Amino acid sequence: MAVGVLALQGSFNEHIAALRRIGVKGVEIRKPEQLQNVDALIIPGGESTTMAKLAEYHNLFPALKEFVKMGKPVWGTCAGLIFLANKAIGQKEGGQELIGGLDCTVHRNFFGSQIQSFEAELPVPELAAKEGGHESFRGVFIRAPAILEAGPEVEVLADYPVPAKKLTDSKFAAGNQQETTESKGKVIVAVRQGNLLGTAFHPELTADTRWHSYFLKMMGKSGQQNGSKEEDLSDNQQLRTDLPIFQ
Ligand SMILES: NC(=O)CC[C@H](N)C(=O)O
Repeated sequence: MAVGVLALQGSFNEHIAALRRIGVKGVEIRKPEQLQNVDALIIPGGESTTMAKLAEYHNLFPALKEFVKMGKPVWGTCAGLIFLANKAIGQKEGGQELIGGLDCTVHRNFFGSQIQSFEAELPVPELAAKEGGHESFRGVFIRAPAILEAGPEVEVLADYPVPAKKLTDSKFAAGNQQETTESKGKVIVAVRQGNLLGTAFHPELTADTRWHSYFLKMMGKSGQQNGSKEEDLSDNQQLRTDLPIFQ
């Protein structure tokens, strides 16, 4: 079993390292034909506009869209979540191409710019139930997007409280003034829709591999392959938001 990691830009190395810690091989994907050799795909965080330009340059969009249509498991983190959304707002002029498939509207920079990046403890009951351990998860939000609306097929795994005004302004920008559950002052930050998983934060920048294990279970396999053990991490590997890729 091999998990592809889109390796055009952003935190692909960190995803590959997290997969390695649970004994799974991560394969760098840069060309359309490489998708044929993997059973699932992770689209990392980074900068979605740049990633879209590179994906277009390498003619990856048709193969990526096909991969999603075939029902193979795909997980988008942060910029990857934007890529997977059917609709994104707050894009640069002219917009950017998306893979789509995830029935939701994502605000590209909902939480603001780089200096508004933050960490928060998020309750994720589904993760606790499936992966055990703590009820909550440390979410690392870097210039993070948020999901403003999600379709009926979408299961919300985590949300985050925000001031109602911020939400109203964003929805107005999206051309949508309808009353929805989010208008009570919450945005969605983790979702699942069938074989698609989306997180607005970066599990690959923490030592916690539960999201990676959760994703692997979506492939019908356990994260522990060949009896391999999770590696210990030294303190300075626990969290790496200092990476130049996010600047
Ligand atoms: N850390 C991230 O992946 C940030 C994503 C960024 N908001 C974008 O538009 O691409």
